[in-house]
Amino acid sequence: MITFEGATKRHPDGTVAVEGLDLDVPAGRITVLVGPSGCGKTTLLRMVNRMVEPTSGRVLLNGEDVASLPAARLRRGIGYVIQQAGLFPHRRVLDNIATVPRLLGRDRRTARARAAELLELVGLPPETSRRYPFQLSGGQQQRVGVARALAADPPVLLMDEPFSAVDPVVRAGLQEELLRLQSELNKTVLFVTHDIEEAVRLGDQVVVLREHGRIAQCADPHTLLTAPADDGVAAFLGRDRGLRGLGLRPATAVALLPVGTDLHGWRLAVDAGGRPTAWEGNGERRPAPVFAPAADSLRSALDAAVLSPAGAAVAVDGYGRATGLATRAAVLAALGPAVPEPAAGEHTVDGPTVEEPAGGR
Ligand SMILES: Nc1ncnc2c1ncn2[C@@H]1O[C@H](COP(=O)(O)OP(=O)(O)OP(=O)(O)O)[C@@H](O)[C@H]1O
Repeated sequence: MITFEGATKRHPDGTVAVEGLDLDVPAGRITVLVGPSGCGKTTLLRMVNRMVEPTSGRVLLNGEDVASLPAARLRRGIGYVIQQAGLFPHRRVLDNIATVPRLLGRDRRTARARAAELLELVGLPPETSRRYPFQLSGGQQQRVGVARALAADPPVLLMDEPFSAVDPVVRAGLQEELLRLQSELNKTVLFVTHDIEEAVRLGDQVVVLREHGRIAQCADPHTLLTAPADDGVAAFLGRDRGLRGLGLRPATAVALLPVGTDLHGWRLAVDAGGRPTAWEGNGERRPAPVFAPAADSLRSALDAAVLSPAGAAVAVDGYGRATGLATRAAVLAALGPAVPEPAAGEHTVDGPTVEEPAGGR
């Protein structure tokens, strides 16, 4: 666990980068710092590994003030990933990753063997190990950067806009990879981004910052999207908050109809293995959009139901076999109790109701 207690950084020129920040970063989870340029995100991150020393306040790592720990020892327990990966240009990929284990005193063979394992862990083919960084794509370089940060098996990982220099498709892949790695490794991750989409995708806890490192809101992504603290946070979150929030909710609770159900003249055709092939009916054959209740979100289920000619998404298991049909109504029902419709006669057509002043007449 990392704790910021009244952390403040004033630069000699009088600039206040961060003022009096109190924050708990829970162990084994991903905490994302997000906010506009210059709000103090990088400063906060670097306070943890003492690349920046607070002018007042302190940062605790598992209850110990980081200022009391020798910087070199502290940094051995903290992986650090930055934008553009920050690899050594003149060293091959494998040696880039093996650098820290070598510094920790491992012999060359052990360090390289560990580096090869890490290369595989971050999803890079073995042949990349002998290349130099300039021979890799931006996304591959970022993967090497993550592998290098993991090389000493540090309990804490600091990530400063690690994926911002790559295109959106590669970026989505890297985000996916980080979530997969985290589900295996359970590191304490402090991740900086200025991209709110990335923040809600990756964070267990999202900290929205304003200038001088002031916290506008600290919450889990679902709470952030559905209950922003104020208009400023809502504006920062942008449009379609409700729909994006559905992307964070699992589709496990959607009630399913049997696969053979006839829906407005449409029936699902499946192959010999039980996998859906098409919707058939009304003299037509149309694609059958699917979702996996165990892995996908309510947003994916709703999307598949909206695209289906039968008005229902096909639920599939891990082998792609159809397990049931989710109508649009069933997906909406899984959102929870609806706000009651106004009863007949309660509709107002000429503007909002004006309440009687209290205590009047
Ligand atoms: N050495 C320095 N001297 C004076 N001011 C500094 C120094 N380093 C950073 N700052 C200022 O401190 C503030 C916070 O900087 P920081 O890099 O932490 O912001 P950030 O939120 O990470 O920004 P970005 O998203 O643009 O990277 C900024 O106003 C910056 O100009």
